Amino acid sequence: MLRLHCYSKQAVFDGKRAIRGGIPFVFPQFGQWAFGPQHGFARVARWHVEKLPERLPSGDVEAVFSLMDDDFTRSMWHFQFRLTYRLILREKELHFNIGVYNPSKELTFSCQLLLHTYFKVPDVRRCQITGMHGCMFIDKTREGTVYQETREVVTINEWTDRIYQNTMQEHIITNVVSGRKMRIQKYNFPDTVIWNPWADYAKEIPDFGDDEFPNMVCVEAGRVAAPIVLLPGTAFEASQILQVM
Ligand SMILES: O=P(O)(O)OC[C@H]1O[C@H](O)[C@H](O)[C@@H](O)[C@@H]1O
Repeated sequence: MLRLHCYSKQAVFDGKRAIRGGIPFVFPQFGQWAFGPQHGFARVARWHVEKLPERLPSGDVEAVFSLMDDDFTRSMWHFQFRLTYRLILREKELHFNIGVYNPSKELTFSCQLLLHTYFKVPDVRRCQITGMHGCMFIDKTREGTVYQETREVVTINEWTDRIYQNTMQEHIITNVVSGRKMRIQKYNFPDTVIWNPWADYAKEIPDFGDDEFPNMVCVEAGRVAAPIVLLPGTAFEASQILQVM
């Protein structure tokens, strides 16, 4: 089995803070948040297992998780909500189906949602990422200045922290595990964040090794530039498929 995802050697699995690696689930806030931790509470909350991993007749393995408002979430965000997260594992694919539901009878909420996927790569300088050509992006390394991407493929040779907007439904990343390609397909996720802390910023992240930045890249599908607005009784659905090519 190929290990696609990257976990820092210094990742802390204490159940108190987000794990540095894997696919942190960003909700209801992307980035800094006045009311709670950066990237919201879903990546530090305890999810409920709706369905333990089970092999389906097709051979796929399915598991379902959920998260609802409770005292912990309401201490930061007073809205009622229900998230469902269905994962399906196939031989070379991983499917992520997400639903956000607003069960309230009166209150509308707005939120951001993003899958903060860490890919393990032999050398980030050799990765090319498609699907951003012509897109506008917010460059968080340059005080949020907005630029347009002119390159057919994005390469990474420095500290990179960009929110690309209205990206293509598909991204291909080259030179991932064992030099293979990875396809990301996304539905209802208009934005793609690309992140690598590079050498200087890596030193400032306590749960990330100083020498680990060449071996990771985050390519994060989400809805962050324009928040999701959910009226009472309505739902939002989005999904992502990761496929080893
Ligand atoms: O350190 P974390 O809270 O996990 O955030 C890691 C990174 O996540 C995203 O990619 C953001 O765009 C970055 O600004 C942030 O540094």
